[in-house]
Amino acid sequence: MTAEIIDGKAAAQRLRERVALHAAAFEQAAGRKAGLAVVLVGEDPASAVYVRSKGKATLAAGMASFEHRLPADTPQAELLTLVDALNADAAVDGILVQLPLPRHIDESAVLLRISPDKDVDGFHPVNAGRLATGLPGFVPCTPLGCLLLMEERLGSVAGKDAVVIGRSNIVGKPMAALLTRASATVTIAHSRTQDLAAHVARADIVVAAVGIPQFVKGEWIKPGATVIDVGINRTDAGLVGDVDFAGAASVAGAITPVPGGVGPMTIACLLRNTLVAAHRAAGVPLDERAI
Ligand SMILES: Nc1nc2c(c(=O)[nH]1)N[C@@H](CN(C=O)c1ccc(C(=O)N[C@@H](CCC(=O)O)C(=O)O)cc1)CN2
Repeated sequence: MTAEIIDGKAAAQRLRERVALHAAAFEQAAGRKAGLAVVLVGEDPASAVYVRSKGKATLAAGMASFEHRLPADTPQAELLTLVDALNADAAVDGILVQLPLPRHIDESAVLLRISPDKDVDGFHPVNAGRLATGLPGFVPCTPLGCLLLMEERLGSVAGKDAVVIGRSNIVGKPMAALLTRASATVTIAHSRTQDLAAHVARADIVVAAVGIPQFVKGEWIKPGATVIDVGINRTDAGLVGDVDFAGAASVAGAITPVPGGVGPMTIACLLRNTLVAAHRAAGVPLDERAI
């Protein structure tokens, strides 16, 4: 079997177009644009690229972009003061502080300071709790993007056996919560899971978010499974995912490539979350399932 290659770039483009349509309607209804503030501390080159892409994508979707670039030695208190100002700014619907932060800054103190209702990254514990308990909130962009890709291919994940490899707060845990909410049967695996191959072999859906290049072997995959590779590992051989792509693609029903799979969905879902935040803040109704 040769797997269908899931085109994350194309799916992200379609989502961005839907967001743009709704953003225009929001502007009409609310008399202002939806707004996203992105904060970058330091000069990490990859982070600078992501922040630039977020700004461009926000403007292209017809929303307002507020970019804040602070030097690497910015004191934590100064960053918290900026977050407070953005929390209080009515033109800002969504706030994102680009990670990773410089080592002298306590990441969780910063994420906790963002108002949960503007937390379009979905990293605040209040939003993690809302997701876990089925309340409306914000879902982290990468796992949301993964679920949208799965649903495009499978229609629904209900009743499917899913294995999520990785238990980070940003991907693994919210991914498992989202799949559970969507009625999949979910196993969370990690570095200490015994006989990971046996778990993967039973899975209709495999999400690899472990951060180890080509960790998931092709021979583990169940024939016809949907394989979602969240890994972005820079190696001497170039950019590779957490899955042995060639091996898995010869067995799976569908697989996301790296690059061009999950990654592009992250920024598209950020735009979607910002649009949702704007509607909630302005009290403009929105069918959130339609975007
Ligand atoms: N506050 C946040 N910080 C970070 C997040 C996040 O969601 N919120 N995620 C990552 C970085 N990131 C967005 O910020 C991001 C990473 C990768 C991609 C992407 O499209 N990747 C491409 C490959 C790009 C390359 O060649 O390097 C792909 O997979 O096709 C988009 C966004 C950490 N920080």
